[in-house]
Amino acid sequence: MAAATLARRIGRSGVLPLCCRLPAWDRAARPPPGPAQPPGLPLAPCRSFSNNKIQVELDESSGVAMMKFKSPPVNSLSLEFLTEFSISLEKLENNKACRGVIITSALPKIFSSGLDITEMCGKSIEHYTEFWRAVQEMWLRLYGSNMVTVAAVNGSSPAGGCLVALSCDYRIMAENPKFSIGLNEAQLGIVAPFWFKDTFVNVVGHRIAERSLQLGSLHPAPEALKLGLVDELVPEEKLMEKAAAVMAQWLALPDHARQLTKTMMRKAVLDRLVAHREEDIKNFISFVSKESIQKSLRMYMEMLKKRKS
Ligand SMILES: CCCCCCCCCCC/C=C/C(=O)SCCNC(=O)CCNC(=O)[C@H](O)C(C)(C)COP(=O)(O)OP(=O)(O)OC[C@H]1O[C@@H](n2cnc3c(N)ncnc32)[C@H](O)[C@@H]1OP(=O)(O)O
Repeated sequence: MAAATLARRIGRSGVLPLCCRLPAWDRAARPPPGPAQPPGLPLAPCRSFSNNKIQVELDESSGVAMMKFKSPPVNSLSLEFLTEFSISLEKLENNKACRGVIITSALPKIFSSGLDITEMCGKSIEHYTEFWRAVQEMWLRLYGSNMVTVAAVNGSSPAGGCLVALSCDYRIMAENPKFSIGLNEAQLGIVAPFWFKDTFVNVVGHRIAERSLQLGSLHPAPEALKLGLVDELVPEEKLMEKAAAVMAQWLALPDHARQLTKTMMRKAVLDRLVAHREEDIKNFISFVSKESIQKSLRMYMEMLKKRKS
């Protein structure tokens, strides 16, 4: 689907209507590009594209796309960012030449600061609905992607930023102990929804997830490795090289076998949100509309600003 058409269908709702396409985790495995492809079949025109928030470059010879978050100061996941993120994933997913994507940040020291807190403060019910649907959509696309997804975590990655990394197939983090990662929602006085929790449990197991979620822990990179929250640490200057090597290793397998295995591992968790999407939106709205929650979020934002001065 052309980007303009997709953007029109998303409209202001930030939602990619599920009726527009089969979810990635239900699609048949794609044949690998190259010799198996009928000669003369044009590849989707998607070599490189970028928007205000995200830059994507696809190397058609390897089938690997590089997606860089570039939304200063901290790559917070605003409604606009999430919409652009979903559009970018959709474009790659629909491009037969693309088999894998490496996700990283173009900003120094920050992968993503998580959901944009200002989107959850003092807004209308309509806005909360639109925002939360966009968060769901992003996760459904990323966690359910048929592509190989590798997170090259080159900076701190709290909460929603951690969810992005957790939703990938493999996480490599820069070995800087000043960079931390985790679902720290409890520290903000808020609660990670069930599908954040499920994604976390699927990566680190129940006990580690429970302790980390209750404490709202942000784990420095070396600790994140010990917990299995990331798969590898490498010196920052080697991060992209390593990500490319890991990607090549994963792409060496036949797509159909890997994709069906991924679907088998993730389907139950994806289906759970799909079955309860509207209820999840209602829960989000009633939760963030509470005066006590609004107060906690405002205090947290003030704390961030004070820490700076
Ligand atoms: C019954 C159950 C029902 C459940 C229903 C659901 C309930 C709700 C679920 C919501 C889930 C939420 C997920 C989230 O992702 S919340 C966001 C969590 N993020 C954080 O805690 C990170 C906060 N930020 C930081 O720690 C630091 O900014 C960071 C380490 C990322 C960078 O530090 P640095 O020193 O480099 O930069 P600054 O702190 O000076 O920040 C620069 C400016 O950016 C603003 N900022 C930072 N993070 C955010 C953010 N996440 N959203 C919006 N704005 C952010 C910061 O305030 C600075 O702004 P100013 O320059 O204007 O001061």
